[in-house]
Amino acid sequence: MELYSTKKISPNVSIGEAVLKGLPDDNGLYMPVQIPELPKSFFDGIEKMTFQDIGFTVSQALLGKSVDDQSLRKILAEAFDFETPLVKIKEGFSVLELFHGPTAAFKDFGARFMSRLMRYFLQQTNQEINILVATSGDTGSAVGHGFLGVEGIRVTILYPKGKVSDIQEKQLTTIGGNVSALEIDGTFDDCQRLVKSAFLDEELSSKLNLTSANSINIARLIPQSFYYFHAYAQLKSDGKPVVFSVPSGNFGNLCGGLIAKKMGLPIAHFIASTNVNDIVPEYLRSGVFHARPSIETISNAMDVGNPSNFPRMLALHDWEYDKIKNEISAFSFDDNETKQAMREVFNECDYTLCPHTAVAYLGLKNWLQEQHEAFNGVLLSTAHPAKFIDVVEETLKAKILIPERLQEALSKEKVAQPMSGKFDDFKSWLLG
Ligand SMILES: N[C@@H](CCOP(=O)(O)O)C(=O)O
Repeated sequence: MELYSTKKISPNVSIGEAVLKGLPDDNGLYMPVQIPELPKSFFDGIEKMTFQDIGFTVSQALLGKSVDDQSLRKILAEAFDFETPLVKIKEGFSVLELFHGPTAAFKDFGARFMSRLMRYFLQQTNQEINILVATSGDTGSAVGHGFLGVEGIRVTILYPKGKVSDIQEKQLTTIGGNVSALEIDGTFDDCQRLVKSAFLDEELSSKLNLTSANSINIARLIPQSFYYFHAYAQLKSDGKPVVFSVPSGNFGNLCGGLIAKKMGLPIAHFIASTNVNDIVPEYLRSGVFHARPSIETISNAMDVGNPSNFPRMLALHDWEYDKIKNEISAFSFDDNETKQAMREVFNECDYTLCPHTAVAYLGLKNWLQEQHEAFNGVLLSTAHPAKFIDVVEETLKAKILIPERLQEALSKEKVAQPMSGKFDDFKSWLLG
């Protein structure tokens, strides 16, 4: 697998280099030079395949010979040791529950695969690396857990003070070991800016061997394509075209689906569903991409004002606006609409959505209303509702159970270093 930079200035690299480096020096994003199409025989038998078998075929096609088959099978078996159920809640609406991993969010798919792939490539180089990860709620703990105890790797999580849920904060500040948390006085965009500035700082890069575990690292996107195949496999016999509604913030999740489609998965359409941080819906309406400061919402993991993966969305559509518009519809919703959707699904379907999945539900519902044929709609359910227990219980006027793995974090003491949003402070801390 050879990768190019979306800015097209830095040289092409191998997958091992791209994973360990995270970002090219020209500040673009790594993308595969070629995305292979999978053979028809794979799709003919896909409904009989396990999640891990699907993951093996997809990642083997993408990674080529850079990882041997035995190691790849081991990476997949260790990373995906939990269920990914597809639950039909009503006609045309199924929820793909991506929250059964250790940190109860879809980020476990990317983080657990990435940590093992990085370890595989690191063993061949004898390097030590420092991972910087910005989080608006879910990525931080998934990456922290994915890399906990991995020799030669230090992880620093940056999260915005007061802008993640209580459970999310406990999860990402209680990991310990080789994982530290910085509580940044600012927004998620500030956290992301600090991380990106660190990569561009020559002194830091030369002294610390920095890399990223956000979805700007291509290793996160490969596994985020597997579950699109897995959902399709379960719906295939039904015969109706499949559409995915993706709760979106940094747009890494949607890019995983776009890669799956390029590999031949017959996805009829994508719905990008956002909260009021509607940078991409606005782009699809106007053709203008205008990053702006993020606004706080109840679907906080999607409070992103400058979606990092936007250049990848362009690259996957040959930088043509019309091609993107044909493939993706986008909708945005405010908190009141989101709460209303949570109540609607709870009362009608006896199913509890987290605020992010509720945004996806609204996106699908709106899009289906404009169609004249029947579709199988899949909502990617990105997090367990208990991660947002206060807003969920208050909205539904009902009690929800907190899974044991989340309760465990709640019983621990928060350890986080408070920090301003100034780059100089962050740099001194890293160097110190
Ligand atoms: N939604 C994320 C923000 C970071 O996104 P990523 O997918 O680029 O890592 C979060 O929950 O932290």
